[in-house]
Amino acid sequence: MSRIIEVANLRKQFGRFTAVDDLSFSVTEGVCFGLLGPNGAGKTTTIEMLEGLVKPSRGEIKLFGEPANKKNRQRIGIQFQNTSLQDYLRVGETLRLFASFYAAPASIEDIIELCNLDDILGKDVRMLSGGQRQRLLLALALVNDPDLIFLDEPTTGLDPQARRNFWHLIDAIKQRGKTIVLTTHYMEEAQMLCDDVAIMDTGKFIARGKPEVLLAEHFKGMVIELPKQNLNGRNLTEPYAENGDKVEIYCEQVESSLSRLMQQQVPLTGMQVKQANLEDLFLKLTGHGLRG
Ligand SMILES: Nc1ncnc2c1ncn2[C@@H]1O[C@H](COP(=O)(O)OP(=O)(O)OP(=O)(O)O)[C@@H](O)[C@H]1O
Repeated sequence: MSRIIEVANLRKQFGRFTAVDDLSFSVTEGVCFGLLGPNGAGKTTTIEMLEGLVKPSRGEIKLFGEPANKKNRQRIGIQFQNTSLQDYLRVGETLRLFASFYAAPASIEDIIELCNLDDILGKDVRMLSGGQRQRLLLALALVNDPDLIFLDEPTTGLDPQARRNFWHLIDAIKQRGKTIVLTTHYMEEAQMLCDDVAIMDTGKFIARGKPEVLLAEHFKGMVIELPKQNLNGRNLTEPYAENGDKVEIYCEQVESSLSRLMQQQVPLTGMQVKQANLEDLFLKLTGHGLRG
C-alpha cells in the first residue's frame, strides 16, 4: 500500500508558542487515521497544515508521494469544524453549487444516497438539525470525489444517536477504499472507526499505532474504576491514576486486586470493572484526563 501522507519534522509556532512540535509520520492508503487528543493538543493545526490552510513554520509534507502542492491538494476533501453555508439555499441546491466549482465532480446522486440526504434535499440549510448539517458537510467534502478526506471533529455536538449514524456513513466511505484523516476528542469514536491512531498532547504524539495493539501494549488486564472519595486518603498498593472525581486502578488480575483493596478496607460502592479503552490510555500516559 502506498503512503498517501508523509510528514517530516512538522512544526507550527504561533509567536513563541509551539502548537505542533516536530511531528514525523505517514498515513497509508485506505486507512482511517485518527488524530486524538484534548482541546488545544494541536490536532486542527496539524490537519490545517496538511490541507494547505496553515503554513508550517518548519518541516515537509508530501501528499500522494509528492511535495504538497495545488495539484495534489485537488485530490483532497475537507469537512471543516465550522463551514458557513449560503442562507436561503436548500440542501440539493447547496450540493449542486459546490459541485459546480469542480471540473469533474462526483455523481451527486451517489453522494445523496451515500450521505442519506434524500429526505432533506428540499430543506433550507438554516433549518437542519445538527446531524443533518454534518451529513451535508460530509457530502460537500465528497463532492470533488477526493481520494483523501479530512474530517475535523465531525461529530462534536451531536447526540449519541446522530453520532452513531454518522459513524455508519464514515464506515461506508472507508469501504470505498478512501483514505480518511479524522480528528476527535471522543476516544470511543476513534476506537470504532480508526485503523491507526496518534494520540496528541501539547503538540506532540504521545502514542501511535493500531488501537488494539496500543491497548494490549499498555494494559495487561482490566481497569477498576472507583469514586475517588472511596480512597479517603489511603495510598493504594496498586498502580492507579486520578481522573476527576474517579480513580482508575490498573490490575493484571481483578480478583487479587479486589482482595487487596478489601484488605485496605477501601469501600467498593460505585465500582466498575472495565476493559481499558483509549481514554484510559491517555490518562495512563499523561496522568490527566482528556476533559481536564
Ligand atoms: N492562529 C492562532 N494563533 C495563536 N494560537 C493559536 C492559533 N491557532 C491555534 N492556536 C493555539 O494552538 C494550540 C493548538 O490548537 P488546535 O486548534 O490545533 O488544537 P486542537 O487539538 O485542534 O483543539 P480543539 O479540539 O479544541 O480543536 C492551542 O493552544 C491554540 O490556542
